[in-house]
Amino acid sequence: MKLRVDIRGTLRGRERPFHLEVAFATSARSLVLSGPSGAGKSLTLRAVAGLLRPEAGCIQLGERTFFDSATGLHLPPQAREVGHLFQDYALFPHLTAAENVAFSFSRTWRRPSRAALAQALPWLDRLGLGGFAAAHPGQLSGGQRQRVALARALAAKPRLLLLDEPFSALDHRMRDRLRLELKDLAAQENLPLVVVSHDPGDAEAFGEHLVELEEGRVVSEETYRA
Ligand SMILES: Nc1ncnc2c1ncn2[C@@H]1O[C@H](COP(=O)(O)OP(=O)(O)OP(=O)(O)O)[C@@H](O)[C@H]1O
Repeated sequence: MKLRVDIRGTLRGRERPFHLEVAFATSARSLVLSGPSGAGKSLTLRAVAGLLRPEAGCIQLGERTFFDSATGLHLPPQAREVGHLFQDYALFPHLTAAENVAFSFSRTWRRPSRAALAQALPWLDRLGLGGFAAAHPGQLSGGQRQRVALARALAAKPRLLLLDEPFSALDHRMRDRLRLELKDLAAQENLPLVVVSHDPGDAEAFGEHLVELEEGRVVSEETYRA
């Protein structure tokens, strides 16, 4: 991937303002954003996804420009074709595993069609969840829920996948397993990853390029494999 992020902005909350001024560029297939709590990792991810509009700067993936304050360009999230996997999985609790994945193919808020469900099943199979298509999130373990969320993110065929502390709610063994599975799937799909994490295991697995943030700024950047 060729990802270039160079963004600035100030968020004014109830307490002191938070200044974000983050710049990095990489050609690695996976990048890990690390740093202490409140460093600006999630905000950076949200800016890449298009959920937060920086005040200035630019964001580019390959030949595509997502954001450029000089020209006023700010592509909406859906036009960026960027997948997002959250820490809490963000599954719909009232939908089955298959319906949750099928939502990737749906453009409406209606329950997914039969055709969308049929498209979802191979993704559940790939994630080892073929037998759980009719289960609701509440009937699944944490690792299984995370797999459903991963299947849903991959099924949308994103050009880039953003993961925010993706395995933090899982135990060590499940974390190691899912890391390997994600690495394999990302390689098969030729899908670049940006992983926000302060877990050294994630840095080891996905840190071809490592960017460390502190108080809204890059304090170190290292490339292990470009
Ligand atoms: N909508 C907002 N308005 C104002 N301030 C915000 C907003 N969202 C986040 N912040 C502030 O920006 C700072 C960075 O937040 P961010 O969520 O990016 O941190 P993080 O590095 O992801 O931390 P963590 O590891 O705890 O998730 C925090 O101080 C937070 O309070």
